[in-house]
This record gives sequence, structure tokens and C-alpha cells, in this order.
Amino acid sequence: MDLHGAFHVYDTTLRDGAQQEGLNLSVADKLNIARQLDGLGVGYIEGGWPGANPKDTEFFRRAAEELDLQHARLAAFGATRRAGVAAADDPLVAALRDSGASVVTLVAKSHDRHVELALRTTLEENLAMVRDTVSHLVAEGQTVFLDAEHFFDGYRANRPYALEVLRTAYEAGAEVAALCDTNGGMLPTWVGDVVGDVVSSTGGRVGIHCHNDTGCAVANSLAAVDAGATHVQGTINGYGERTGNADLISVVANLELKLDRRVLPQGLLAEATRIAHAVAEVTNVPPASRQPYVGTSAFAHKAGLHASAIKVDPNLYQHMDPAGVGNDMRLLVSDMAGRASIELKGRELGFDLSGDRDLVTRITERVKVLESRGYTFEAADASFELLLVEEVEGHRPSYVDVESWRVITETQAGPGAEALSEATVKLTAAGVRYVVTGEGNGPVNALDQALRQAIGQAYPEVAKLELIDYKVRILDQGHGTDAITRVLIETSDGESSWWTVGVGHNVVEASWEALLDAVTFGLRRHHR
Ligand SMILES: CC(=O)SCCNC(=O)CCNC(=O)[C@H](O)C(C)(C)COP(=O)(O)OP(=O)(O)OC[C@H]1O[C@@H](n2cnc3c(N)ncnc32)[C@H](O)[C@@H]1OP(=O)(O)O
Ligand SMILES: CC(=O)C(=O)O
Repeated sequence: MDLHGAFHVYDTTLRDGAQQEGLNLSVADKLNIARQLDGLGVGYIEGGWPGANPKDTEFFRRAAEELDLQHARLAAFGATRRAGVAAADDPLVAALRDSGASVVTLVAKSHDRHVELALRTTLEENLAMVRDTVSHLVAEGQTVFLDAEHFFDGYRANRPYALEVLRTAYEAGAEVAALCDTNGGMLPTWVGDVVGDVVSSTGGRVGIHCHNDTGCAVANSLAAVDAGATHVQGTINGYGERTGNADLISVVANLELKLDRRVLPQGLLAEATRIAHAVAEVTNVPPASRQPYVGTSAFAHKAGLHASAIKVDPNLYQHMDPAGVGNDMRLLVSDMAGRASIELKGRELGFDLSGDRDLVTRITERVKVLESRGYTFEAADASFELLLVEEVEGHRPSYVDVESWRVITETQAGPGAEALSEATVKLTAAGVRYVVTGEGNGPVNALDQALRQAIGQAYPEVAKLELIDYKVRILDQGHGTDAITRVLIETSDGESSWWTVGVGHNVVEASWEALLDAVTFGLRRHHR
């Protein structure tokens, strides 16, 4: 498939995505993301604006040396020459020319008001800026795309001029004119009408670049493609200025899976979930669980009625097979579960509960009662698994017999003195009684230390377990310090992680319950 011919999938995560508030990428981050994007099979990776800042200039230098792209071409982004300056003499145009990128995407004004107010030049000079810059770079051997900024607003204000900017670019050698909904205010039918007119009026290749200010960036991009655009821009996870750009994975998945258009190399869409999450790791922006296609909740089912139909055929409550984008179906257990949810969750965890209606009913009812007391099993799979094992095997998995625990917090007198907690745990493990004291900077930390030191003497594998996240939620607000507290704990053994839950009037008591579940689950996993 000729990715650069039939249809352009153009990623701007490293340029417009990096314009998102709170997102800051180093050169190494950008190189890492570029490799991920190439793994997804996009046709173009816009790497940034060389010449605008040292980091982007450095990115293009290192990309030329270090990136071995299999699918994508690297694009350098920049603006048309300044008014009144020859393109060859404009330092920012020179930086694009010398970037080593084979493609340059030039942002140009196409809205008459912007030309006059922002550029403070004449409409004629703006056309000359477009013409000179495109032809200069084409003459230097680069492929040039034009990003027509504020195109849709400009088209409404002065259609002949907006079209004239595009025609000028095409005549100077631009291969694509991407129509930008820069302020993100468009709706799909409006975009479709304008793109259709541009395609028939200019005969040039049209692209689309949408922002998400109306929540329609993906829909607007699809409307543009439907109307004849053959170049679509977007970003991974929809990063971008303000409310972001079109989420490129949603756009591409819709094109491939719903509209039957091949826009990525065969098989690579199945990498989408992994890549979206890998990019989120680099950007350090937590991935949105409800993100279409690739979110962890995208194929998660909570309602009992859904699960009972899914038991017959998952497609009854799913718009597609999650494997198509590398995602997984998940069953959530909560007070909204019915027997089918429990049965399916059991299957997911390796238990066949299908033949025992009473058992499934008992587990379902127990979950509902516990959830009414504040437990949440959809967020604590490991605690649910222990409950399941207890019901199936008739006893709760246990490696220790806890006799007692206590914790005190002490503050020494004097300026700057910090509170220190000390916990004592008494338990029997593998037939031996242990009395162990642990210290920590808080009561839960001290308890965690004491518990793991005590168990660790009988089961050294506990040393691998690490508490990696801890969440506390007060459940019945209004009761002040008498409220019920729910604690969720995430624990890792270095290979995977799991969540456990504890509930109590006392935050330390709730934490202890979640800690004990966490260690029990870890040991059970190790011994299996
Ligand atoms: C719609 C978009 O998101 S486009 C991408 C925008 N991205 C960025 O702005 C990030 C990178 N930008 C930068 O680092 C800086 O703004 C630079 C290096 C490009 C320019 O910095 P400065 O020279 O300090 O100018 P400043 O940012 O204040 O203003 C932009 C200048 O570019 C001009 N300009 C804006 N759009 C264009 C254009 N399409 N073609 C040519 N010139 C343009 C403006 O008129 C202004 O000119 P002036 O300095 O004569 O007033
Ligand atoms: C070019 C660009 O990012 C925009 O117009 O939104």
C-alpha cells in the first residue's frame, strides 16, 4: 500500500500535541514517541518547529541520525516567510530548509482579518508570502504541505480570498492544503460543505486539521474525509492546544473499521491501545479511561443485563471486537452485577462457575451487601478474587493467622520534630509465631513495614511486593470524623500490579484490611 499516495495519516502529536497545557516533551521523549508513531504505521510525523526553539532544532538533528522510520516521513512545521523579507533570507524558513526533514508543513493565513490584524500586512503580500515560501522549499527538493490556518472562519468571511490562498499554494507546488479549524468551532455538516466546495473549486489535494472545542474534532475530520479530504491530521490521545486535536486513533479506527478504508499498513491498528498507553507514559498525562477504542473502560461492562447478554455473545453489547484495536473486554463486578457478571468475571479469573447456580447467587448477593457497606470491587479485582476463592473453596486464602496489631503515632517535643509511627504485629506464619515492630512516617506505612517483615520471615518472596498507590475516600460525608472510610491499595510484584480494598470507620483499620488482602493475593499468585 502506498501510504504517501492514496491517503495521508498525518500525526502532529509532537507539534500541536505538545501545545497542550501541562505537556512538556524532551528531545528524548520526542524520539521515543516518534518510534511509537512509526509502529502505528502513520504516514507522516510532524516533529516540531525547527528554528523556533533549540529543542525542536535538536530533535530534527537527532532524528536524522537516530530514527530509522519504517513507515513514516518526518515533517518539519513552520510559518511562511515574514512580510517584506525574501523567503531565502528568512531565518525561520532557512531552519525548515536545513532541518533534514523531507516534508515541510507551512502554516499560512487564509482569513483576511488575520492577515490584516495579526500579520499587519496586505492580502496581496500574504499571497506572495505563501507563493515565495512554498516555491523556495519545493525548489530545495522538499515536499510542501500548507496548513491553512482559520480556514473555515476565513471561508465564511471571504470565500474568494480563502480559496485564492489555497490556489496560490497549489500553483507554487504545495501537494496538500490542509484546512484548519484552528479555533475548533465547527460542526460536521459545516465542515463537509466547505471541504466539498474546496475539493471541487480547486481540484487540489485537501487535508483536514480539527480542534476539539465543540467536542466534534473526530466527527469533523470524518465529515471532511467523506467530502473528499485525503489527508487527515490528528494527535495520539487527542492532545493539543486548548481542548485538543482530533484523536488520530479514533479517526483512523473509524475509517478502517466503520468505513472500510485502509489507511494504515495491514495489522497495525491492533497496536493502537498499546501505543496510546505507551505515549501516555512518555507524556506523563494519565490516559483517559473512557477514551474511545483504546481506553481501559472502552470495552468494560458493569451492568448485570449487559453481562447476561455478553455471556451469549459479546457483540450484543460491543460495537466491535476489542482485539481490532488491541484492547480487551473487561467485566466489572459491583452492586450492579447480576449472576452473569459474576460468572463471566469468574471465567476471566480462571474459575468455571457455570454449573453452580447457588454458588453464583451467593457470590452475587455477597458482593451487593459488601458494596452497600462501602466496598468497591470494580476497582479492587484482587479483593474480589479472594472473595471468589473463599466461596469456591470454602475458606479464605490465608498464609497467616493474625493475633493482633496495634499502631501508635508519637511526636517528640521541640521545633521541627516530625511525627513517627510505630506498629506491632503479632501473627503466626508457617507454624511459627512472630512479634514484629515496624516504623514508618505514618501509621499505614508502619503497619505495612511490620506486616511484611513478619510474614517475610516465613515467606521471603514478600520482599518483592511493593505498595505503589494508596487512595482514601470518605464515603458518607457529613458524619465528620465518624464517617466510613474506604481505602484502595495498589501493590506490585515487579511484573504486574493489583488493587485491594478495605472499609472501616477507622482509616487505619480499613488500610490494614486492604494491606492484608494485598499480601495474601501476592503470595497466592506466587505460589500458584
Ligand atoms: C495555529 C497554530 O497553532 S500554529 C503553531 C503555533 N506554534 C507556536 O507558536 C509555537 C512556536 N512559536 C514560537 O516559538 C515563536 O512564536 C516564533 C519563534 C515562531 C516567533 O517568535 P517571535 O519572533 O518572538 O514572534 P511572536 O511569537 O511574538 O509573533 C509571531 C510573529 O509571526 C508572525 N506570523 C504569524 N503567523 C504567520 C504566518 N503564517 N506566516 C508568517 N508570519 C506569521 C506574526 O505576525 C508575528 O510577527 P511580528 O513578530 O512581526 O509581530
Ligand atoms: C496549524 C494549526 O495547528 C491550526 O491551525 O490549528
